[in-house]
Amino acid sequence: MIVRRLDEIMNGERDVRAANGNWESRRLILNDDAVGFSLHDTVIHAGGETLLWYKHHIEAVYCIEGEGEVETTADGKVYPISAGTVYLLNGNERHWLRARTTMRMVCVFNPPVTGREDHDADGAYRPGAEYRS
Ligand SMILES: CC(=O)NCC[C@H](N)C(=O)O
Repeated sequence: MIVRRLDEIMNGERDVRAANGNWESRRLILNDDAVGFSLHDTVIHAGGETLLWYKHHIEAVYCIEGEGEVETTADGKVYPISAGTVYLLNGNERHWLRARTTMRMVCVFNPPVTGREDHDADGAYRPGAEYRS
């Protein structure tokens, strides 16, 4: 069994701040834990708007604090987000994420993120080298 605490992760290697300043991702479980997913406690800063397109990952995002919206670019649909909302990008949807207030999100990635990934110009993370047992 692995046990970690958020307060041990903060400000260390597993605490990743986006180059654009829009979010901070505290990576609780990563690829090298070899369980097939990664688990992040992510803070999206108020007022931020980010274009994301996880071409190589499925992401589930569960909001536990704050308010904002997600817009899928293919159809322009806008979905409000508040504490208790989960959205699942099960179709690699390109989307805008907007934070009206600071939002705290629990994010799960499959395949797992490997370390300190930040988004590329398209809003994706690189495919990575998933641990295989
Ligand atoms: C919700 C979302 O995708 N935010 C960007 C950061 C990402 N969730 C991460 O934790 O790496």
